[in-house]
Amino acid sequence: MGPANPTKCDLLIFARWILPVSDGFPVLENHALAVSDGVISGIMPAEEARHITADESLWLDEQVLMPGLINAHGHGAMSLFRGLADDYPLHEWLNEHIWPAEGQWVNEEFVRDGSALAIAEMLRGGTTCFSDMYFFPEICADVVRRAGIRAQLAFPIFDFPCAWGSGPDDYFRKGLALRDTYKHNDLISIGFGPHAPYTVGDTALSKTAVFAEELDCTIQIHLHETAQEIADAVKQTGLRPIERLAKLGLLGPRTQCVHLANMSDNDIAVLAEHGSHAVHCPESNLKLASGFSPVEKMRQAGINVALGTDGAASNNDLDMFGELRTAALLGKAVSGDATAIPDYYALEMATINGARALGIDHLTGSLEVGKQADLISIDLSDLAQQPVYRPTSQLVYSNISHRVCHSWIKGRRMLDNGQLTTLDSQEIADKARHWRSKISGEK
Ligand SMILES: CSC[C@H]1O[C@@H](n2cnc3c(O)ncnc32)[C@H](O)[C@@H]1O
Ligand SMILES: [Zn+2]
Repeated sequence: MGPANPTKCDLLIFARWILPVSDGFPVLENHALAVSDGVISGIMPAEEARHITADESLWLDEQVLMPGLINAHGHGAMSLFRGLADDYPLHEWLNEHIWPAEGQWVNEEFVRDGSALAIAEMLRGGTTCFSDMYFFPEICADVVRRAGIRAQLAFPIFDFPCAWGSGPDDYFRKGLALRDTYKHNDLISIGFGPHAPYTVGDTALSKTAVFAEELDCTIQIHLHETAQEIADAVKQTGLRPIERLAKLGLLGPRTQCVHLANMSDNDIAVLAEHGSHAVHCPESNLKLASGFSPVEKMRQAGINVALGTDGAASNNDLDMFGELRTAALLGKAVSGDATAIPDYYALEMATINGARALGIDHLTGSLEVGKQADLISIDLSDLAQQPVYRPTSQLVYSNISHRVCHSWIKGRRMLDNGQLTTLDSQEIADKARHWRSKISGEK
């Protein structure tokens, strides 16, 4: 027997469909969800909910209520570089375009304005939690805190100086201080963000593994993104990057491996053996022609696969519904199997699997009594969504992100009929235009 229904609550939402994204992937019709003190306090048939006294009640007649989406990998502030350098392969894109631009433009103000732009776009598309890996993570944390969104911030680690600091010792010092600042905040977590095996040496990687274990922190790293990354590593070290990370103790259940677009069967076995998480970024992998991640094979091997957009400079949007649609379609093409990545699994990748990867599945990722109320509602009443046989089909295979209506994070309303409640869209867009003028050299 489940927990008893509450007699009172702060918020009671009646919906035509509720997708809890819990075991067995039930689709509940004409149910209600109660929220008390930011936590889900009941999910019950609408009839039973009529006896509950609520401070606020909401009827979502042709809407789906589901967990907020989790964008498990991105570089928020890079939204200010959206469209700056298109149609290049990864290493040319980074070395000849993005890193020079970052060297010239990235500072605290850039990260503040770019992170706000990213967060506004993500909230409007139904994302309630995201992971960020970028310079000045303390500035991003401040924007996150003001916006009220949930986030994991993986502070950057390179072997060389960058806009944020002078080298690994400086990054560890600043990153660990940031972790200390937010250690009691249940919306913000700080993790380690060693950029990639080709930019971080053995010493800093081993140190990351030791600190992360000691402090019970997550690690996020770009890994096996291109064939060139692997060929160069084998030439230099005799090991594939995954083997090198395993040897250095960096692979484990706290580690999130981003991209994995070039994986042998043995790489998959190593990742599964260590219980590390995969973060699939299909649109970035397609745009940079990095490779095709074997998502269905990884799933069959028992690897938890989450989903991310990567930065808007290689995507070029932060639309998680679009991303999960691409993941579902591409997964079928890559495996040559139309049954691969079924709709429910695409939705799991974008919700509960993201929460597992970020180590916050006790707080969010599914609608369960006792979890924090991170919710979104999507309107399926438009003619482009008719008829609705199974709402999961519309959510995954129709172009739905602009139909996100409402969202709540820890019970706080973030989106009200498509309008942001904590951020000023006009001001954010004006600042983005201002950066465009500066970066493109307009007077
Ligand atoms: C550690 S700060 C983030 C750093 O990563 C760069 N970046 C953005 N996208 C990718 C990608 O797909 N692979 C590797 N590195 C990427 C970004 O420009 C920052 O310099
Ligand atoms: Zn990335």
